[in-house]
Amino acid sequence: MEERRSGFDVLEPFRITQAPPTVFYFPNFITESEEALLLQQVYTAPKPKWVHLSGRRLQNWGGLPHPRGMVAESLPDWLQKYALKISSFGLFDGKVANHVLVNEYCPGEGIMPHEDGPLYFPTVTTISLGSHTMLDFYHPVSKEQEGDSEQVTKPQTEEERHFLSLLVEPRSLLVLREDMYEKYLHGIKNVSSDVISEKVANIACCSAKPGETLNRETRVSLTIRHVPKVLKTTIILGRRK
Ligand SMILES: O=C(O)CCC(=O)C(=O)O
Ligand SMILES: [Fe+2]
Repeated sequence: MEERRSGFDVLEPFRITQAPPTVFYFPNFITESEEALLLQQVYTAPKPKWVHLSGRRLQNWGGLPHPRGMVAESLPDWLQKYALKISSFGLFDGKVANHVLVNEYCPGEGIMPHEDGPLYFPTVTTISLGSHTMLDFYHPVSKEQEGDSEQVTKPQTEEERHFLSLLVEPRSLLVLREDMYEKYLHGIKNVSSDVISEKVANIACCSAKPGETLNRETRVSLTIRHVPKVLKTTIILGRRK
């Protein structure tokens, strides 16, 4: 009997085996016209939707993740379409993604190395629009190095902890799970061009070539995730005793 192709089978050809578990990199996941439509939707969102941070601005869709639970808001159709498509790959344990963060980076902007934390199901999926970027991965600061007493080894610099990069081209889908989500930190340097070094683990799947220098344009990323803890949205009227 023929088995239905489902779940990760769709993503299997896009697994990056040169990186720790797990990275899927799917070039041209969307077409140029889908990219243009998505950019148009991002830029026609109401102005107050943008949150300005140092080094980037962002839009939050689906609700604000909170340790006690997210007050979920339904995603607009233009995002729900991709939330459904990506969730159909089985990435969120059968659930449908309910949260999208839109980040905009101008050339020279980035995001400090960080972890995405426990409020999300430990998988992040990212569609990139408008420009490539270079996503860098770092070993966490080891425990012995955190304290300031009896330090025998010199603390590692950020550059020493940087062990791998992924070139993320426009229209691609990037999926990070397991150690690549939970163990390592990720960040984007605030530079306006990137050199394709030997640290770029997915270069074989990219249109850029090793040694090339790529100038950044404005990039918009859609990070599509599942927030498992959602509050019931019953509105309780009346005063609390
Ligand atoms: O823009 C990206 O691809 C990364 C964004 C990110 O790391 C985040 O929003 O947590
Ligand atoms: Fe992140």
